[in-house]
Order: sequence, then C-alpha cells, then structure tokens
Amino acid sequence: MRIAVIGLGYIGLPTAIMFASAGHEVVGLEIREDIVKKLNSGRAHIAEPEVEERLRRAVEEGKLRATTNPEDIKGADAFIICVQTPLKDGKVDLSYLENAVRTVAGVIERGALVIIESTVPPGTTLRMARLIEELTGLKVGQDFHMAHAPERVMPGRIFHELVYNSRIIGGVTPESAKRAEILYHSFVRGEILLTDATTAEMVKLMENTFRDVNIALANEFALLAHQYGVNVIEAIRLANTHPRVSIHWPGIGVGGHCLPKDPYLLLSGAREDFGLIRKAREINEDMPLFAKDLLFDAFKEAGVPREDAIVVVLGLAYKGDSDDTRNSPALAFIEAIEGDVADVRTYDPFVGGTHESVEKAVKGADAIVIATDHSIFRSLNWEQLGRLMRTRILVDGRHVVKDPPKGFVFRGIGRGDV
Ligand SMILES: NC(=O)c1ccc[n+]([C@@H]2O[C@H](COP(=O)([O-])OP(=O)(O)OC[C@H]3O[C@@H](n4cnc5c(N)ncnc54)[C@H](O)[C@@H]3O)[C@@H](O)[C@H]2O)c1
Ligand SMILES: CC(=O)N[C@@H]1[C@@H](OP(=O)(O)OP(=O)(O)OC[C@H]2O[C@@H](n3ccc(=O)[nH]c3=O)[C@H](O)[C@@H]2O)O[C@H](CO)[C@@H](O)[C@@H]1O
Repeated sequence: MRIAVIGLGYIGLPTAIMFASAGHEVVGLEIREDIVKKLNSGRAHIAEPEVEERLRRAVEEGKLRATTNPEDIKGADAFIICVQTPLKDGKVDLSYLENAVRTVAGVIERGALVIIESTVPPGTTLRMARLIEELTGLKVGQDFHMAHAPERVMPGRIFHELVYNSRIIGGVTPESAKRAEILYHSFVRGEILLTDATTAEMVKLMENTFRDVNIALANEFALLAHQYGVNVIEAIRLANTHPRVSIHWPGIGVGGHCLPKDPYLLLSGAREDFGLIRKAREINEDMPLFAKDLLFDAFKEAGVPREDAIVVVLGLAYKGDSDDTRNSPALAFIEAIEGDVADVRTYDPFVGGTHESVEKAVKGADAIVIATDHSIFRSLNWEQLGRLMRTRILVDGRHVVKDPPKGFVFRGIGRGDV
C-alpha cells in the first residue's frame, strides 16, 4: 500500500518506520523542513532506542521518505495523522489536527482510509470525518473510510510496544474499523480490538487519566509521609506486596506530551466537572513547588542564604533516559526557583545546551536537585561530587538515591524519614 504518515514526531516517525519495514511504500509529511532534511539523510531527530538504525534501513531500502509537500501524498491508500494535540493557555489546541485533516482533504482520493492516531477529545474523529465530507463532497463509509487508532506506546520502548501492545481501533463505520485492522496487522502482533471512534477516543484518555490520578495518589502519600516521618518509597514497596495493591511512584512532577494534558482533553467536552480528575492534576502540578520547599528547607539547615545559592538541576527531560522536555517538571521547578537563587545550572546528557559534564556543573555549587531519573544518575558517586561543591545539599526528586550520602544535607520527595 501507499501510506502517508502526517507528522513525524515521537509517534509518527516510529509508526512510519514500522509500516515501511512491513513492506509498504511510506511517505511522511512534516511541516518542519529541518526534520525532513535530517530524516531523508537517515538521521533521527528524536532519542529512542533503535530509531536511528531502523530509520536508516527504511530510507536506504527506498521504503520511506519525508517531504514537506502535500502533493507527494496525493492519492495515498491510507493517511495516518500523528500530529501533536497540546493545550494552549489551558485549552485543547486542535489546530494542528485540523490543519492536517484539511491537508488530507486536499489530496484524498476515493477508497482511501484516514486514521487519526493523535490523542483527541471524544467526538473529534466524527467531527473530522464531517469536515472531510464538507471539503471534498465524499461520503464517509462509502467513498472513504475513517478510524481512530490511538497510540499506547511508552517512549523508551516504542519499537517493542508498537508490535506487541494490544490496540484499540474505533471506526467511524464498522467497515472503516475493519480496514484499519487489516492495515495495522501488517506489523502488530498484539490483539486488535474494534469499537466505534468515540469509544476509542475515550479509552485512550481513560488510560492516561488512570495513570495521572494514580500518580497523584502516590504524590499525596509522599506528602503524608513527610507528616509522619516515614520513607514513602519503602512504604509503597511494602504496600505493593498486597495482591491487589499497585501504588505508583511519587516525584517532582508529571511531565511529557501526554499525562499533563490528556485528563483535560477528557474533561474538555463534558457538561459537568466531577472533581477527582482535576484535583489529581492540581496535586501533580504542585509537586515542583513541594520540591522547592524541600530545597529551601535544606538551605536553612545548611545555613546558605538562598539569594547566594548556586543550584544544579540534574535532568531536564520529563522522564528517565529520554530527551523530551515537553511539560517537564524540571523546567517548572527551575522557573519556580530562578528568581530566588543566585544561579541555576543544568546537566542532562540527553538534552542539548546543558553543562558538558556533571563534574563541571556541580563545581562550586551549593545544591544538587535530581529532577529526572536518568539511569546514569543512579551510579553517580555523590561523596566524590560533594568534594567539588561549596555546600553539600542534595534534593532527590525522583528517588534515585537510596541512602543519604555522607556529609550532605539531604532531602527527598516522600523521604519523611530524613
Ligand atoms: N509522545 C508520546 O509518548 C505519545 C504516546 C501516545 C500518543 N501520543 C499522541 O500522539 C500525538 C503526537 O504526539 P508526538 O509526541 O509524536 O508529537 P510531536 O510533536 O513529537 O510530533 C508531531 C509532529 O507533527 C508535525 N506537524 C504538526 N502539524 C502538521 C501538519 N499539519 N502537517 C504535517 N506535520 C505536522 C510537527 O511538526 C511535529 O513534528 C499527540 O496527540 C499525542 O498526545 C503521544
Ligand atoms: C497509561 C500509560 O501508561 N500511558 C503512557 C504514558 O507515557 P509517558 O511517556 O507519558 O510516561 P509515564 O511513565 O507515564 O510518565 C509520565 C510522567 O509521570 C511521571 N511518573 C510516572 C510514573 C510514576 O509512577 N510516577 C511518576 O511521577 C514520570 O516521571 C513522567 O514525568 O503516556 C503515553 C502517551 O499517551 C502512553 O502512550 C503511554 O502508554
């Protein structure tokens, strides 16, 4: 088949690669010229295990190319839309999606299948089908087919999960769902479950809201542990030995392109607001401020005037071993302290523009704050790093450090025991 993937980001690029390696002829349409250039030369613009080798192979075999020109996807058999669906000023911004749908409407031919992979508020796929009908005069279910195939992959494990995760496909019509199922069977080994488009949209949003609310509960447990002098990490480990309990992990916050906005996408079309989901968001959004309180408390104990303090933030990415800084709590934390301290330095081996090494970053500093759980941070020798510092304060926002290192004023989220 000739497949057009629209939007070549964290989701679109791996999806395009998988369809190409399954033997389809794939053209990726992307509005960013720099991304297109890079991809066509076989280099990936995202950090994800295996992406670079797999991309190079697909490009060399002539199965995948990127373009900025919508004419290059004219007459494709399937259009797979993977553009971002962010929040803008607290509101769902569907402008990227709508632009992509308009582009598809300009090049679609009879018989084609249009799939929205982007996460969207319930009812959006049906609305987009109507938009294509209006713009083209074609009839959905008759002249073209349309489905929502939400993406469930976990960054860091994308190429494994694309193949082995089960998948929900919601058709605007039953025939649309069946056609999309056949298409995804070209590389998916997990189960494919068919439903209607609006149910599929809600399922995706429920999954991420479930995770967000559970993390909020873990964060509230962490706040409580500070009240009771308990190490919440130890307490969660013990609680999770119960056969029906599986508590998530607390931390400096919840970032990424998905969890901070998907609960709001779920609420966006509702006539009533029920409270729990929004409250969970508030708890998670406030966690960087709690980390700030821990840091300022440590300044007091160490006798460091905060206006003189040099703070090093370890990790800018929203989660470990990723280069993605979208909605990262590390950035929210930096914003929260910036005006109060003398200097904020950063070190993140996955993100450009930070200090070249952890040693250089911590030299002469007063405090280290761990904001991301990159694997390499687990093997750092804190006592050795401490010798380079002016004052030894360590704040662990991601339970990376098990035992407080000697000679440090130590604080940790959920570490009510120290
Ligand atoms: N990142 C994840 O882990 C993840 C997982 C599951 C679902 N999702 C959902 O998938 C969607 C995409 O997320 P992402 O992280 O890949 O976003 P992204 O920002 O990495 O990628 C989107 C790409 O689309 C391009 N684009 C925007 N408008 C376009 C247009 N009209 N034509 C062509 N290209 C266009 C952008 O330039 C960008 O490169 C979102 O709805 C997200 O919620 C993301
Ligand atoms: C339901 C689900 O599993 N959805 C996944 C999720 O993937 P994600 O990349 O957003 O990753 P998460 O691991 O959820 O992390 C998000 C943030 O929460 C912090 N966190 C995490 C666990 C915890 O116990 N305590 C925490 O504090 C973490 O540090 C980070 O900042 O959404 C994707 C897009 O829709 C899905 O495709 C993907 O399946």
